[in-house]
Amino acid sequence: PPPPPPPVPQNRPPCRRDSTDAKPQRLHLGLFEIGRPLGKGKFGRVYLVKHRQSGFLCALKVLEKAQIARENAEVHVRREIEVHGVLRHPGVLGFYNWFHDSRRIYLILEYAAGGELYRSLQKEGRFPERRAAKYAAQVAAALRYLHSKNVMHRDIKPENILVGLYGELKLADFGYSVHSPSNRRDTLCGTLDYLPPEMLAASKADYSRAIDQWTLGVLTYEFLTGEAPFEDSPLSTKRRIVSGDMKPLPASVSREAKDFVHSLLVLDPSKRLSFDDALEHPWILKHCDAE
Ligand SMILES: CCc1cccc(CC)c1NC(=O)n1cc2c(c1)/C(=N\C(=O)c1ccc(N3CCN(C)CC3)cc1)N=N2
Repeated sequence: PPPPPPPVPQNRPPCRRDSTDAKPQRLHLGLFEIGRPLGKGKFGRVYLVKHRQSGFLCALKVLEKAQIARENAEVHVRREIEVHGVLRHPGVLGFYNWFHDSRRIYLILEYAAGGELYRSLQKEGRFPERRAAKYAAQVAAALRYLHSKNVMHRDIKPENILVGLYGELKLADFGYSVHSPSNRRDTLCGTLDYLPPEMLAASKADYSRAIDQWTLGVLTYEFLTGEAPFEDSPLSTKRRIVSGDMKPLPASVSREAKDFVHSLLVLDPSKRLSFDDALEHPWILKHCDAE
């Protein structure tokens, strides 16, 4: 089971949509003191900001409307707001509110003080099994929550996972997410590494939920080795994925860890480990019980 969520800061985010203040105030940039830039993406940058009135720290994601239009990404941004906006879970980056002006869209998000997970993975190469197991449990719990809300993330990778103040993981960037059942055949973009075989195959059956189970397997493999299991030249990556021929895990990896990953990277989507079973797997219990 994932670690207990961190204590909720006394001063709850003031700009959250449903905060109990009497009259919901119009949100605008002047309400925030802009701090250091935290990162940048295709449509804009994210800044550490302080809500002047409450002193509450948030992350302000600033998206340029012109850039969104140039990339034809209105749907992507709309999904990020619609889907992310209804989620509330310790393993999902908080989405407090949003507003826009003539040139930009502003998303008021939870500040994840630990930064981007992929940078830690890059810096450390790979994670010790105890840490990999804790992370896998947190992602499994967050994905189980998403699926309980009929949401599939569909773009889980270290680049889209942030680290909170207490070292806990937070799924972020819901631009590719959908409420399932979805029109499955929409764009297959982004890296092939994380796509499960059924998304590359021509099958019509809709295993939308099992996609995130496969991705949890890829993610855990990457925590343990620092590489994606099917990483290769693009052509053979596709061939490797559809034949389920993943690169072997190093001998140093424990039998339980191998069993956990192999139970998720199963070609037949109906046979993949469910998130409930993943959270009860011996490898997870071994590392997550003893705090
Ligand atoms: C616009 C940027 C973007 C594009 C696409 C996808 C995503 C989600 C990952 C994002 N980021 C995003 O939405 N983000 C929402 C966020 C957010 C990013 C964030 N924190 C950080 O990015 C961050 C980075 C480095 C950091 N330090 C690095 C150095 N260390 C020594 C101390 C800690 C501490 C925090 N908090 N909420």
